[in-house]
Amino acid sequence: MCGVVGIVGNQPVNQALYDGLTMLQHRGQDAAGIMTIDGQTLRLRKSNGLVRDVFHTRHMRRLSGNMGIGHVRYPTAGTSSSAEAQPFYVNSPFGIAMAHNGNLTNAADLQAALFEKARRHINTSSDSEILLNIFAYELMESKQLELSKDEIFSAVARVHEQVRGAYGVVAVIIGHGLVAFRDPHGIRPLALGKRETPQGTEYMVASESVAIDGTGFTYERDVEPGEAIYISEQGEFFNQQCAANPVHNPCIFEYVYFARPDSTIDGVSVYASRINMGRKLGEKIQREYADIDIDVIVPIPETACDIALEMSRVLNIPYRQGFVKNRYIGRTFIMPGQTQRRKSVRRKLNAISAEFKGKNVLLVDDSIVRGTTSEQIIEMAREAGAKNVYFASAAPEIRYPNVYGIDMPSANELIGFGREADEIGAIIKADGLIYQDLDDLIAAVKSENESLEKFETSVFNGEYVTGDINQAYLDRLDAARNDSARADDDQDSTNPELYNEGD
Ligand SMILES: O=P(O)(O)OC[C@H]1O[C@H](OP(=O)(O)OP(=O)(O)O)[C@H](O)[C@@H]1O
Ligand SMILES: NC(=O)CC[C@H](N)C(=O)O
Ligand SMILES: [Mg+2]
Repeated sequence: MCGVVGIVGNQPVNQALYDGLTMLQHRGQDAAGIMTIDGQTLRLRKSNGLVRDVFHTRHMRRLSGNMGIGHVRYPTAGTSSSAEAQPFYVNSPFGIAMAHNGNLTNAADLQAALFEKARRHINTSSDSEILLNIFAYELMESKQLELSKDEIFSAVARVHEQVRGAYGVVAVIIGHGLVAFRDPHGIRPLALGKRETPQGTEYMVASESVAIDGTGFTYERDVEPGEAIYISEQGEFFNQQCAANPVHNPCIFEYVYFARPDSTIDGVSVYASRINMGRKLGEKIQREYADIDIDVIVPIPETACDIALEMSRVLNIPYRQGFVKNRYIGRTFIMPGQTQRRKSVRRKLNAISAEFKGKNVLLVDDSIVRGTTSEQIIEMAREAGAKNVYFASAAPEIRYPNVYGIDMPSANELIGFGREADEIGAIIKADGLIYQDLDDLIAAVKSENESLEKFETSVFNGEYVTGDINQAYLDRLDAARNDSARADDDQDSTNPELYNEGD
């Protein structure tokens, strides 16, 4: 899951873009980039690493201009090479830069078509570079020296017609302004904010509302599925629905794990939805597992803390922070390889023995994906002296790959693939394993915004909302992106970067 941010201001935007990216760091830890427009010049700095490591004072000074976009990356296509960090840039027409959160499901067909009809070369294996070139090709259709908002909107409409998958996008066009759009299913989030200044209104678009709050902008609303927004360099605001049949199917995993609790996505407070998940799961345990004797409820920091606290209230069992999180280790699930993920769990979390010794403990996590965290955490709880260790997950069994921007490409790497809860419990060596039901998870989110009719829930039930995913596609994805295929890829993925404000 990546994070994107875009600002059209009436003062330099480099610091606000940087600050916005730090608020979105939880969405991507692999690479970061900022591109600004200063008059007729595009300025770019992108590299692998966290936001604080990629941008030094000398880079920030060079990122001049009152309009720009930024990106934090968690790769779901291509390699981890810094050449695939974003934003991407293409010089024709006008000079366009783009940052993308999501994943295209027909990238190979689009790439072939681009070459065939436009002789456009794609230099990396990133689907986002393809998306940029499709947009650029469609803008090329306008033969005028200056683009009108209608031409921009009809280019986005043609992008929607060709592209399948999930995309939350921000782009800047030199001499024009900032364009933002969201896929016609609204799978990935995109929020809009503004800020009034004596010189006029400034606008910001970001993957999550938290980036808007944290930079002094005011959250206005979410970009609608299929909608495009265009803000000219002069600060004029335009919007239009560009999809023929938009529907709203936000990714439910944003609420379970990805988003920050202080964000609001599509009218749902992520925090409130997690509290509801805790309540539903607590009620399930009350109903179906009343015979289990639990002395203490312990969350797996960090995402599960709000969920476990509510379970403690429902079950009337003490909540204790039995694991201390090392704040200098990032999120383990979005690390690139299984070896790194495994090693990081023990470096990240350490048990406080007093909370475990001689007790029956219920450990709570938001989700179990590969089982990397749960298996090691249960072992640590036992080492710390726990009598019985039960485990509860606020998300149901994850059994199917994700194709929309979460890096779960291989069913075989998912501990829930082809297994029932008791088999999974045996692998992670839990004395009992309780999963949330999918209906309860959906209700936990939907009850915060009843107008959301359907969610993107494919990792739980194998139903892919874009309707273009079959077993052959999943097999190809698995072969290209499972952990061992990727390890080979990344070895020879170094590629000198183009147009980059380097070290
Ligand atoms: O079954 P797994 O493959 O281990 O994946 C699931 C775990 O990974 C995530 O935590 P992460 O450390 O990424 O971030 P957090 O601190 O936000 O909980 C998630 O919250 C689970 O704890
Ligand atoms: N997680 C994402 O949104 C990834 C965006 C894009 N597919 C990439 O791999 O760079
Ligand atoms: Mg976690």
